Amino acid sequence: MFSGEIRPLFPNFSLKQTMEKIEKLRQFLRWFWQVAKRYWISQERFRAWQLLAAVVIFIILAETTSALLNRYLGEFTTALTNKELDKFHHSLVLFGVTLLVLLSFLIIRSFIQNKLELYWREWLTKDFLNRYFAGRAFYQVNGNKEIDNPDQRISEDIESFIDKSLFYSLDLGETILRGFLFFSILWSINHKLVFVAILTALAQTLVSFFIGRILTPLNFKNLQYQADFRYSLVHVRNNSESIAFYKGEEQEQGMVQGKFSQLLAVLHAKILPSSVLVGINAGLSLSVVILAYLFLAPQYFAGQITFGDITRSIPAFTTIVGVFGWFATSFEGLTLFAAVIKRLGTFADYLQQNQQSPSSESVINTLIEPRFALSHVTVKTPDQKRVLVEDLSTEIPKSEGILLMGASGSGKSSILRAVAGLWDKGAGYIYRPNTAEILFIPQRPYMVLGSLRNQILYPHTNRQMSDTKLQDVLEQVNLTDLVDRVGGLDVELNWADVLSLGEQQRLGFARLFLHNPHYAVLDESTSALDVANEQHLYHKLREADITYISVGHRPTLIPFHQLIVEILGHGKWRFLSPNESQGTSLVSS
Ligand SMILES: Nc1ncnc2c1ncn2[C@@H]1O[C@H](COP(=O)(O)OP(=O)(O)OP(=O)(O)O)[C@@H](O)[C@H]1O
Repeated sequence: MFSGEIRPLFPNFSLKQTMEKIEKLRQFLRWFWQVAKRYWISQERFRAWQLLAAVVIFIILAETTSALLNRYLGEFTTALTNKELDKFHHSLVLFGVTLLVLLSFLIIRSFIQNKLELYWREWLTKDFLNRYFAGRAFYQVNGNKEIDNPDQRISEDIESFIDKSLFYSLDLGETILRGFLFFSILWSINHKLVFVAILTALAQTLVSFFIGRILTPLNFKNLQYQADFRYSLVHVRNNSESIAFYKGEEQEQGMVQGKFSQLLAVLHAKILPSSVLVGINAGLSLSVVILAYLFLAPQYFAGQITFGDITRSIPAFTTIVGVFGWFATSFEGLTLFAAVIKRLGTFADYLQQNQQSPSSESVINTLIEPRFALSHVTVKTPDQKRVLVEDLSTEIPKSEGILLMGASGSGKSSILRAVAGLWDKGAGYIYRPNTAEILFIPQRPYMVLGSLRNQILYPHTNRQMSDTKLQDVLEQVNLTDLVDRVGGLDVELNWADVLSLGEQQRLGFARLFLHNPHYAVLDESTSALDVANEQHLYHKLREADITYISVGHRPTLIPFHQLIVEILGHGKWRFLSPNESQGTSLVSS
């Protein structure tokens, strides 16, 4: 069952709490402004403002036309009750023509507004994507518990943010304008009715406010649990084979159902307050019509107003109730909007912090030079709780290799993460070329979505290479028959599932030989291969004149490396001579 905090219906008012609420509101406005302003001051701002101005113009046109329609409505009902046929026909024709004009204004306004929404969404999504991929935020964000499901924030929350921003700002403006137009109509017929409309709307607002206190936190949870549920299903799809091997379906189904139950509990908890809110709003708007008749009837019977005035007053009265009750009727939608603003605002804050240079914390400095060297490097985990390697200094001779060995979990891959710039907590200097000149091959090479050609070309999938060249490089890594087997270079398959890990690792080396970089980082990238294949690939690597860092466990790798460092854990390490299989000279602290 949902165990989230539900606030008391009647809050205790205190200055401190009020200040906190004002601060919270300021924070929401700041988030909203931070996300919204980027498009409206961007290079596309001229088109954006022009379209917005057009929408506003058509709103004004539609609203004034609709007030005119109200006038003709009064006229023809009065003519009807007075049995004035000519007048009736005349005002009916005017009513019909005005209605057509109104409809065309509404269609044009909707068209322009939808276009504006799409342009804004296109721009903002690209903007978030740029910042998500810049500074490797997509990788760093995994360590941040507050930013759950960034994918949902980019794919859905942006759409919702734009839709609601336009809807609520324009809707509020439109409501105020309508209020002005209909206020004078109602005021001219019956003053008291204006006050009744305002009081009714205030009552509606109070009720909605108290129910909204329950709904707001539920709407926040709703968005998060919806995303968690979908992600749990994606996770099963991505790991389907491992789950099938472990016969983990029961466990996985339990996990997915657990996420769904969490979502359902929130949705159930929302039903009662939402229904009460809908009921109260509907009840009020229906009963106020009777109230309006009650107030108008004495004037009508005294002959002070016509029947047409009554017909005109009812929509004017309900409009005024709608105007003053705008917050009440929009309350639930606004709480959802607040949830979306918070999700996007915190995400934008995170992306901004990620782009800014690191603070005064001790970090590993990377200097771009055409060599691989470490100088007094200390590597810590991102949470800075553990020192994995301390004060490591070494330089890899050109066209040679260094091998990092050591027990599992000792910190070998973490040194590579520091070299790649993924981790920077620690101290010292790393000298390396630009990452564009280094090819990193992890233990499980990343298989992109797409054709076999794309797999081989990755990460430079736009490069033009002849089929013969691609086949040639596949032969170099002992994958000669792969193209024939899968049915061609342009076949698209789920490569992570259809190729064995050893084949994927050979494909990783095919990428390396194809792009022939000066530098390579190989993280247990031959661990799934037989010794003969491993030796073959390392021979080719040496022939290719590449300077490389390897991580591996097998002693058979030692002859291919000039330098061997054994990582001992807890910050300790030592150099091993390539002639000895197990260590001698202790060099580190
Ligand atoms: N994001 C992280 N935050 C904190 N600690 C982490 C993180 N990622 C890894 N670690 C820890 O850092 C330590 C070193 O991890 P690393 O991946 O470098 O080990 P390794 O020597 O390459 O192991 P293996 O041979 O098993 O691949 C491990 O104890 C691991 O649990």
